[in-house]
Amino acid sequence: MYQYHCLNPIAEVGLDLFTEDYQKTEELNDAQAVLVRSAAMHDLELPEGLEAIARAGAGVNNIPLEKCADKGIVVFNTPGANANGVKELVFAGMLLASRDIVGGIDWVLENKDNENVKKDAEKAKKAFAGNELAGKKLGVIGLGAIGVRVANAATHLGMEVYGYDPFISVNAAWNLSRNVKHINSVEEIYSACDFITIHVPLLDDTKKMLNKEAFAQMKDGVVVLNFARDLLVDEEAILTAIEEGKVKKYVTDFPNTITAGKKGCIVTPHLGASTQESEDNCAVMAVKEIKDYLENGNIRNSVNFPNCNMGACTQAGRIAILHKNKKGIIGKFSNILGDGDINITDMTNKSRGDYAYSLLDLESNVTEEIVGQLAALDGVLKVRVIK
Ligand SMILES: NC(=O)C1=CN([C@@H]2O[C@H](COP(=O)(O)OP(=O)(O)OC[C@H]3O[C@@H](n4cnc5c(N)ncnc54)[C@H](O)[C@@H]3O)[C@@H](O)[C@H]2O)C=CC1
Ligand SMILES: O=C(O)CCC(=O)C(=O)O
Repeated sequence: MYQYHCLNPIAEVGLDLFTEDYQKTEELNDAQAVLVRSAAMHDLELPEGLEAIARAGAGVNNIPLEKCADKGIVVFNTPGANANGVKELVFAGMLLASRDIVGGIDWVLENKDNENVKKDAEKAKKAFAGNELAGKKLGVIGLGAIGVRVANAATHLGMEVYGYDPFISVNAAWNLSRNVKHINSVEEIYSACDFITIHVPLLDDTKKMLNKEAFAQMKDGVVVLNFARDLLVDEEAILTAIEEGKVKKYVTDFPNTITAGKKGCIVTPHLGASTQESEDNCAVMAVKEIKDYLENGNIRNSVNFPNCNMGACTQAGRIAILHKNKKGIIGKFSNILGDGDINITDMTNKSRGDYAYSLLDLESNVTEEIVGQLAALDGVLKVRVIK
């Protein structure tokens, strides 16, 4: 019986995929698997028995990836599963920044008891007039699951779209409309675009990527949209840029004490992925990833270990070894198993940076003694007996 713990509410349609071999626990300490959305995990004590964490979403900056890897805990995310939800909200953000929709709605609310509301609205509306998106230049920084969808959809609204991503994946490049202009230098986006939207992960080298120097290169009256993470933008600097008239609006999905209620800031409470569809997609993908890992040892969409797929085990035994990416270590596994009179019938070894994963199908079952010998090897982080 496996136990799983949810650090945030996870859609039932996903949790329903857990069979009778799984039980939900309210105690993190009892869990072999954790499902999480945005809960901060950096300061959590991770239980010894924890095997896997699935982030039902894209961003994993709330999870200590290296600490998990060192403990042999595989962390997954659900790439693309909430991308459409975010894409749609980005367009809402562009429209809110271009037209005073909120001001107009507020006016109607203030005039709800005015019997001349119908007639007065025709006079009042000029205060809420705005601009159209068609014909404007949109710069998309980061052409992953969300950025590609935003870029492609914007071309259908008649926008001229510039895309920048020095690390674009082959898959994303295939999906990108050929009407999107591929830009090699982000400075060209800064200087050319009326709207700039950022869709990159929060990493050490993307932190405060949009800063004073970047704003200085932008067009006067630019709209900046941030549905990725607040720390990607130097928000003190953007408030100054708003004061100076450089930035017209800053649309962000990440409320904090810097931007909440500030002039020129349109702030939503991290709503990008808060749609039934995105929540369902993420939960289903996250649960499938956890089950395949716990039951078969297969790794799909991990962010700290390599992917590895050997299907379901048809041999007598299967073990998974999570280890450091070290010279000669695989030979040592083979020696220990050979000395224990166990034949390896199939095996996959994959590495990702400093970490590696070996999945071995065996002609007979391993003993506790052999598992102990493997686990004691220098560089081995964890040994799991799957079958
Ligand atoms: N507001 C919300 O509710 C949500 C926010 N997000 C945020 O959006 C981010 C992006 O999500 P996805 O598109 O699904 O991720 P993704 O991993 O599919 O795409 C990220 C893209 O950024 C690119 N990139 C990385 N560093 C870059 C750089 N320095 N310059 C330009 N491009 C760079 C990568 O090559 C990749 O193509 C997530 O990391 C997360 O922080 C994601 C989902 C929901
Ligand atoms: O789960 C959520 O609502 C947050 C989604 C998000 O920020 C992400 O997937 O990176």
